[in-house]
Amino acid sequence: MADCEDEYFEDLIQLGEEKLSVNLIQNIADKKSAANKLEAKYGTDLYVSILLSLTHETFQPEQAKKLWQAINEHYQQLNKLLARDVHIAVAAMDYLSNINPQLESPIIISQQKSTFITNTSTTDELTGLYTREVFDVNLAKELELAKRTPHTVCLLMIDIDDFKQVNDNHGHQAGDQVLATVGQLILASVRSMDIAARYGGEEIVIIMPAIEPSAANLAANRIRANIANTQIQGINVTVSIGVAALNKTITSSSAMIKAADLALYKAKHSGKNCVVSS
Ligand SMILES: Nc1nc2c(ncn2[C@@H]2O[C@H](COP(=O)(O)OP(=O)(O)OP(=O)(O)O)[C@@H](O)[C@H]2O)c(=O)[nH]1
Repeated sequence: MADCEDEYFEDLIQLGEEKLSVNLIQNIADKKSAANKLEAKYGTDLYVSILLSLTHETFQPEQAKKLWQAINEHYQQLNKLLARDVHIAVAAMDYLSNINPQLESPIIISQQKSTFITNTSTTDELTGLYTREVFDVNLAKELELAKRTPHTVCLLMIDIDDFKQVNDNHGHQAGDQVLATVGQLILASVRSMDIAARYGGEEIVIIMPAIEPSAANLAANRIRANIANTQIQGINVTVSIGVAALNKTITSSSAMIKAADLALYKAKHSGKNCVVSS
């Protein structure tokens, strides 16, 4: 995933200054120059957004700035103390729950803590994509955040076409290599705020926050074309993609997944190697 500074700005603009991905917050904590530029552009609203995204609580701008600075110091201390990279969400959880209690029920952070603290299981070994557990936590979180902003959130469900034939004709190892490369192609095609995860078997899901359905459809087609245009192990691989968006009738994680799954089913029945939006 690209992590250049320009993209931080792009992310923030697309996010309407209100919600930020955990990845972006981690980058802001790690890169002082990016943090300074963002503060110059957005002022203390930046810290309100960070705190809102991490805790689902709205703090006053000055208080948010002070808390963010304290969380950062705590983050540095924890990194030193434990001699490893602690996630910023974990440091925030510890600081706001134990050091300077500000949260009555830090549900969101505690979910992120459990995901990030068990670091070994956040990514799938074969594909490098996030695990199903990370997907579940983040879909619920992004839906809740999106309901508080004018933006929607989209879900892509991707399935490799005729994958059984790949295994049957070229062997399971070649099948694994195809899966791994498809995962890497997808990771290279998404924004840093997007969450791409292995949903199970040869099914991959992508949460796209702060994106209109038409743009998600374009992004899905770009991913589909990238894969169709890349020979993997001498094999022509294609994928079918179903796209769903949060809207007035689709409001829960399960409804999003169901809608994306149905769109994927339609894509499979429309001849595969295509994108269908719900
Ligand atoms: N090599 C490999 N194969 C896997 C893995 N996970 C699932 N599969 C295989 O993926 C295949 C999925 O087959 P099906 O569900 O019949 O679907 P398909 O052949 O892709 O057909 P369509 O979905 O209709 O395009 C099965 O043969 C599984 O064994 C994996 O981690 N590695």
